[in-house]
Amino acid sequence: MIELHHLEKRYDDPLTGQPFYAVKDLSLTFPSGEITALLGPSGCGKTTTLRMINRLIEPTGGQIVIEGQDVMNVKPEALRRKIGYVIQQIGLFPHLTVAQNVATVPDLLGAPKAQTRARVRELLDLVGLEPSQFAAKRPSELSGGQQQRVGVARALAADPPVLLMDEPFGALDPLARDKLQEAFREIQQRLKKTIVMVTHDIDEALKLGDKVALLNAGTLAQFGTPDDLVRRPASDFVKQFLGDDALLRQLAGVRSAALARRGDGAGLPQVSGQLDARSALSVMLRERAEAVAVMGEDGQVSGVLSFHDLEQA
Ligand SMILES: Nc1ncnc2c1ncn2[C@@H]1O[C@H](COP(=O)(O)OP(=O)(O)OP(=O)(O)O)[C@@H](O)[C@H]1O
Repeated sequence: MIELHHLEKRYDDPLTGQPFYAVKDLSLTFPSGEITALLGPSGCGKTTTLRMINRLIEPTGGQIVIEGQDVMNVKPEALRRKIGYVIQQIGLFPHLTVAQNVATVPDLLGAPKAQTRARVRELLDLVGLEPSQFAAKRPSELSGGQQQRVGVARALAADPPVLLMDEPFGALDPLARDKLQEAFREIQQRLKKTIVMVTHDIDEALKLGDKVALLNAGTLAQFGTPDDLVRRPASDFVKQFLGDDALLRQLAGVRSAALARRGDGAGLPQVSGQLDARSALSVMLRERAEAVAVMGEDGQVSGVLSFHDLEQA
C-alpha cells in the first residue's frame, strides 16, 4: 500500500513571496491490489500528488511510504523503475517499434531477451493488440487509442507492483475510451496491481475506482468506495461535484448481466448483457417497459433486469 502522511507541496510566489499550497496536509492510504481514483476539479492537486509518489515532484512536507519504505530513502531512478507511470501524452519512442517500446524497461534492467520477447507478446495480447499485426509497427502507424494501449503495456512490462496513471484514457474518443477502460478493468482483475489513477472524469472514477479520493483545493474532501461518495457524500462540495445524476453515473459502470435476475424475459425488450445498466434503463424508459430481457453471448435470454432491480442496485 501507499501511505501519504500530512503530504504538502508549497510553492512560493516569486514576486510576493506568498506561499501557495498545491497540496496541503493530505493523509490517505491507497490500498494494495486496488485501483484508487484521484478525482477532483482542475487545479485541485491531483497530478502534483501523483508525481510526488514517484518523486517527479519533491514534497515540501509530510511523508510518502510505499510498502513500509519512505520514498525519500530511495533514489528517484530506482524508485521509478519499480513504479509504472502512464500519462496521457503517452511518450512512446517514435524511432522504436511497438515491441521495443514495450520492452524498454525490461531491457534496461537486463532481463533475458527471450523472456522479454514472450512477455511483450503476452502484454500486447492483454491490451488487445494482436502481436503479429502490431509488434513491428512504429508508433506513428498507430491510432491514438492503440498508442495508449501500448503505453499501458509498456507500464506493465516491468511488472511493477505499483502503477501511477495520469488521465491515461484522456485523449480518446468515448468509444475507444470505453473499450480500453473495459480491457484495463479485466487486466487489473488478473494482475491486482496497486494503482493510483488521476482523472477529472467522474464516470471514469466511479467505474474503475475500487476507491475514490476526491480532492478539493489541495485537501482531501472524501475518501471511500464509489458507493460511499454517491450515497453518503461527506459535504456539500462532494454532493455538488458528483452532481444530481451521481446514481445514474454509477449505473453506467455496471453491466446489465451483473444485475439481472432469473427469468425468461418473454415479451420484454432485449438488451445485451454487456450493455451498461444506465443504458438498459434508457431502453426501459424509451420502450415504456418495467424490465428488459438480458441476452447472453449465446444469443439466448440469460435473465431479466427490472426497474426495481436498478433501484435496489
Ligand atoms: N511549478 C508550479 N509552480 C507554481 N504552482 C504550481 C506549479 N505546478 C502546479 N502548480 C499549481 O498547483 C495547483 C495544482 O496543480 P495540479 O497540476 O496538481 O492540478 P490538477 O488537479 O492535476 O489539475 P488538472 O486536472 O487541471 O490537471 C494548481 O493551482 C497549479 O496551478
